[in-house]
Amino acid sequence: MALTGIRVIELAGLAPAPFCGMILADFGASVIRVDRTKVAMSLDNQARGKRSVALNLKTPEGVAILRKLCVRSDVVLEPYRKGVMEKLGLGPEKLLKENPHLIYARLTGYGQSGPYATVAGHDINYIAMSGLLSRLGRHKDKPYAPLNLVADFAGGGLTCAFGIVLALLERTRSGQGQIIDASMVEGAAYMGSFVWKSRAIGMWERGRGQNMLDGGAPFYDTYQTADGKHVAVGAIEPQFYQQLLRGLGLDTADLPPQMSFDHWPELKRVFEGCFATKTQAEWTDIFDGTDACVTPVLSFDQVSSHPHNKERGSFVTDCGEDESPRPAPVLSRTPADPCLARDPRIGQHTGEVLEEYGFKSEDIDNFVAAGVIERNVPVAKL
Ligand SMILES: C[C@H](CCC[C@@H](C)[C@H]1CC[C@H]2[C@@H]3[C@H](O)C[C@@H]4C[C@H](O)CC[C@]4(C)[C@H]3C[C@H](O)[C@]12C)C(=O)SCCNC(=O)CCNC(=O)[C@H](O)C(C)(C)COP(=O)(O)OP(=O)(O)OC[C@H]1O[C@@H](n2cnc3c(N)ncnc32)[C@H](O)[C@@H]1OP(=O)(O)O
Repeated sequence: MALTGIRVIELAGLAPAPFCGMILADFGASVIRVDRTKVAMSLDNQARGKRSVALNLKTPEGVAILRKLCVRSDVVLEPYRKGVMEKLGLGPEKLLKENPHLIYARLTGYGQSGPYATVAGHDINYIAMSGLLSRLGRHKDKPYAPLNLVADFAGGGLTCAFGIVLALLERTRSGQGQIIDASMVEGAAYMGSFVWKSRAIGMWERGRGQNMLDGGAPFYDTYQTADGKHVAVGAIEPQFYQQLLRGLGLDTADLPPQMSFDHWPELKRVFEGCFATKTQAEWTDIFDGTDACVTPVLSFDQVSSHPHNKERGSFVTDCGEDESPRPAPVLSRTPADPCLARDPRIGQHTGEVLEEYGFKSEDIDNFVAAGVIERNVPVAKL
C-alpha cells in the first residue's frame, strides 16, 4: 500500500482526527491511537486498522513514553485545543528537536493563532466562520449545516491527511519534518474555493437557496416520488436538460426557458407534479441509461446493493457485518486494503506497541502497576 512503513501516532480526538488517522491506516500506515486511561469506551468509530495504546499523559512517565514513541515515528497527529500539547511538555519544538524528521500535524478548529485559537467549537461553528454556512440552506429558511461533513471531515480530517502526505513527500527531498497547522475553518473555506471564485460570474448573486446549485433551480434539486421516496436531478447542461424533459414527458415549447430565474418557482411546481406520479423505481427505469442526470436518492440500506456500487465493490463489510465505504480513491498498483477486523479496544495493544518501540517487559509491568498505562488484552472465547 502507498503508506506502508509510515508510523503514525494519533492522539485520540472526537471526529476529524480519527478520520484522518483512518485514511492513513486504510492506505497502509501503521497508526497507533493514544487513548486516555480509565476510559470505559472509545468514542472513535473510525478506528479501522488502528492499534490502541492507553497512556496517562498527566504523569511524567506517560509523557516520557509518548516522547519515545514520537522519536521513532514519522507523524504525530494531535486534535487538542491550542496549548494543550505544550502544557504537557509535548509541543512541536520539543518533539522536532528530538526527531527532526517528525511531521507534527495539529488539527484544530481555528488554527494555532488568532483570537479564537483557544476557544471550543464544533463543525457548525467552523463552517459558520468559513462563510460557507451563510450559503447553505433553503430559500426563506435559516442557514442549515449539512451534517458535520464540511469542516470536520472534508476541511478537517481529509485536508489534514493531505497535508501529512505532502509533508511526507517533501521530506523525501529535504529529509526534514515540519509542523502542519490544519484549521478546519480554513480547510472548509478552501474546499469552498469554487463558490468564492464563481461569485465573479454571478453564480451566487441571488439570496440563499435561489441560485443554480443551492436548491434554487428546478433542474438541480430533489423531488418526492409517488412512494414517498426521492430522486435527485442534476440536469444543468441544455442537452441533458432536454433529456430530463423527455423522460418527464414534457414539451420544451410548453415551458419557460431553462435559465429564466423568474420562472424557476413555477417550473419547480411542474416538475414536482410530474415526479409525484410515479414511484422511485419507475423513474429509475425511465432515466437509467440516459444522460438526464436523474438518480434515485438511495438510503444507506440500499446503497451497497445498487448494481453500480455493487459491481465496483464500493462498500466493504467488516467481521462484525457492519458496512462502510471502501477507501477512495482507488490506486491501480497500490490500492488501499482496509482492515476488516474489529476495532481495537482501548489499550488492546499497549504491551505489544511498547515492546515494538523498545520498552522492556518489566518496565511495561511497572508502568501498568503505577497506572501510567493500561493493557486490555481481549480474552479468547473458547
Ligand atoms: C460535531 C463534531 C463532534 C461529534 C462527536 C460525536 C460523534 C461524539 C460527541 C459526544 C459523543 C457521545 C458522548 O461522549 C456520550 C457517549 C459516550 C460513550 O462512551 C459513547 C457514546 C456517547 C453517546 C458518545 C457518542 C459519540 O462519540 C459522540 C456523540 C465535531 O465538530 S468534532 C470537532 C471538535 N473540534 C476539534 O476537534 C477542534 C480541536 N479541539 C478542540 O478545540 C478541543 O479539543 C475540543 C473539541 C473543544 C474539546 O475541548 P476539551 O476542553 O474537552 O479538550 P482540550 O482542551 O482539547 O484538552 C484535552 C485535555 O485532555 C487531556 N488529555 C488528552 N489525552 C490525554 C491522555 N492520554 N491522558 C491524560 N490526559 C489527556 C489533555 O491534557 C487536556 O487536558 P487539560 O484540559 O487539563 O489541558
